[in-house]
Amino acid sequence: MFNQTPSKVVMQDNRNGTMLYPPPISRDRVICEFPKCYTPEASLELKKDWDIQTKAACSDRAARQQPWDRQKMSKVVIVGDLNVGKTCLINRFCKDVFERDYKATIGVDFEIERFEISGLPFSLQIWDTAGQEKFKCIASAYYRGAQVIITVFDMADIKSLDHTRQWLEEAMSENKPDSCLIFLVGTKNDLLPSEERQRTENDAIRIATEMQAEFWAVSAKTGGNVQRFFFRVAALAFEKCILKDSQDGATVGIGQGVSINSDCASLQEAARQDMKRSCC
Ligand SMILES: Nc1nc2c(ncn2[C@@H]2O[C@H](COP(=O)(O)OP(=O)(O)OP(=O)(O)O)[C@@H](O)[C@H]2O)c(=O)[nH]1
Repeated sequence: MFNQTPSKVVMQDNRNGTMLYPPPISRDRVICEFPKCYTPEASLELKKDWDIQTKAACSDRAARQQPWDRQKMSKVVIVGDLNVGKTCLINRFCKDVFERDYKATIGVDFEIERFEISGLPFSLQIWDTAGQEKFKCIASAYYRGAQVIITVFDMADIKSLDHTRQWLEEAMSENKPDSCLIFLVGTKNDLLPSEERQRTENDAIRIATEMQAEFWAVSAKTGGNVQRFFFRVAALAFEKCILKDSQDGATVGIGQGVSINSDCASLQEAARQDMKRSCC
């Protein structure tokens, strides 16, 4: 249930309570150009470059030198039916592995992925929730405070696409309207012949438009579109943080500590406390 790779996150030294610094951000997590959408027919952003405010924040020297515990982080919650491939999607991106055998997620789990976006550090705290009905009440306790909601369906199981509306409704019931970026992701696209894939994508695009979500089709098995998808999530979440800071009246750098619920230290602490409570 509590499955973190220690090298990826900032750790606390238990002996004297001092904070240790995380290792440098890996080269394959550096995002320079604004990532493109999967299809303009169901996209949250059609623009091809960063906002002016983002560019200004990225060139701010002070923001680049923020201590790690004031760096920005967004909470991402992944929901969807059991067996659609949520865990595999996360594992393909975070660990570059693919597990053929199904192991149900019990409750929740999370990973932290660190990025460098146009010179600034930024992290995603990615929550994997259980699709099984019997674990739903545990998982739903973690929907609150999400900046991104990813609703996942299996491209080879059309019923799971129908259920995404319900999943989104439940996740949004714990969050303020319009507070989250929403993505609709079809997994296992390796399983479909191209004609059928196109039909399913058209259905998904229709539903994504209703949900005001951005649509992506991916395969955790082949890795197809997985990195591109998470880069897009990171870029849009990052821009949202920057815009929020400037709307809240902060100076144009990020990491001024105004968005308390999305800075690195407080999110990690909240996650640790939540996990502790659910284990007791
Ligand atoms: N062919 C193919 N199989 C996949 C893909 N992604 C996941 N699977 C398979 O689908 C099954 C379920 O994957 P999981 O990631 O465990 O599903 P989940 O949505 O996390 O399930 P819960 O934890 O019960 O909510 C596993 O047997 C995976 O091997 C994919 O992209 N292609």
